[in-house]
Amino acid sequence: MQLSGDYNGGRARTPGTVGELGEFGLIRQLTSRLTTTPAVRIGPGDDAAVVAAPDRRVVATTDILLEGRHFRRDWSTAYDVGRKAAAENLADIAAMGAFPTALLLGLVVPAELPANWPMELMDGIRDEAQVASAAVVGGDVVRGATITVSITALGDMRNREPVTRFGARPGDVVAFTGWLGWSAAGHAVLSRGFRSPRAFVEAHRRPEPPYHAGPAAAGLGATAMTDVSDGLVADLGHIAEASKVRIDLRSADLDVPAQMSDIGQAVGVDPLHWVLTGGEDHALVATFPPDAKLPARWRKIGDVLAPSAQPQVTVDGAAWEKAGGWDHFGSGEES
Ligand SMILES: Nc1ncnc2c1ncn2[C@@H]1O[C@H](COP(=O)(O)OP(=O)(O)OP(=O)(O)O)[C@@H](O)[C@H]1O
Ligand SMILES: Cc1ncc(C[n+]2csc(CCOP(=O)(O)O)c2C)c(N)n1
Ligand SMILES: [Mg+2]
Ligand SMILES: [Mg+2]
Ligand SMILES: [Mg+2]
Repeated sequence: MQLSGDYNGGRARTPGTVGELGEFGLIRQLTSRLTTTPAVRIGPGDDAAVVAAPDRRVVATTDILLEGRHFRRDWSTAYDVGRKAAAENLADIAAMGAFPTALLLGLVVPAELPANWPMELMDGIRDEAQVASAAVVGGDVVRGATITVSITALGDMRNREPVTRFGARPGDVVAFTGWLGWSAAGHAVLSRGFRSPRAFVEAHRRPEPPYHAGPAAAGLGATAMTDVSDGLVADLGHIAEASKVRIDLRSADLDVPAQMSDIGQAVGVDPLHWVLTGGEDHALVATFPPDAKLPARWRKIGDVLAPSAQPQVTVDGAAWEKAGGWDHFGSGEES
């Protein structure tokens, strides 16, 4: 896990409020912070951006972050929110086996918001985009009551075939790379008013999806893939449903780090619950043919089976009784 420390973008704080900057002052300030890549032929400032698409197929995805629902300003800095908003979108591009190229930022902010907040947000988005070799190419700003960060990501297949949710076959193995349950453990810590252990809190604030593993898995024959945004059981449920298969996970293959067990004990939660149902780490989980050599840093965690009367995702052969992950309209603590 990376250490974030306090963010210092190396630039003077932008004084005043968003309202004082005005729409076009805000846009000018935001876009002045951006960097570009060779794929960006026309960046922000025109009616639309123009981005190279060598493959001639554009990969496109969008995800929204809402204050209070996805982040809290007393838990995360604007820079953290920017990193996370970019990460969750870039992870969806990687989960198709594609290479991210560009991001667009839709931003809703109240007029009273200190102008520095959207500046640090933009720095976070820009820096996370750079991790994945992408750039911010445009966006929109609107005044509104609740801070809303809506990102659209574009990507390029570079001649690979997309890895969908519907290609898993009985006999395939299930494997993942990245982090599972760390963000959920960090969220549990923050919810109880603590700020440590730092590694888990940082994982919640700034997930580190394994972007490069997506195209690598595609190149090595992955049959289905997704990023874990809602929870492993829930997201594998989408693969099982789309592929018309059953997936059985082996809990003994799901590492629960000792420190996560300690937090679980302290807050009265079985840490395996975080690993199986915690979202927001954006690990990549994929299915591979039985004879495939798993790429480096992927770990086998289960098997693809023929459909049966059993639930579509089981753990050690049995249903996981609790919710498999986050549901925006579900009930209980996952709502
Ligand atoms: N409002 C919508 N209009 C059209 N398609 C939608 C809408 N919401 C979701 N979808 C589509 O439904 C599919 C599943 O969406 P979902 O948001 O669950 O996926 P995800 O982004 O991978 O997960 P998460 O939002 O947890 O990161 C995606 O293909 C998405 O584009
Ligand atoms: C303040 C606060 N409360 C709760 C959570 C937990 N949370 C919110 S959305 C989500 C799943 C992914 O959402 P989506 O499907 O929209 O990508 C999770 C696990 C949080 N991050 N911040
Ligand atoms: Mg989504
Ligand atoms: Mg997503
Ligand atoms: Mg996804």
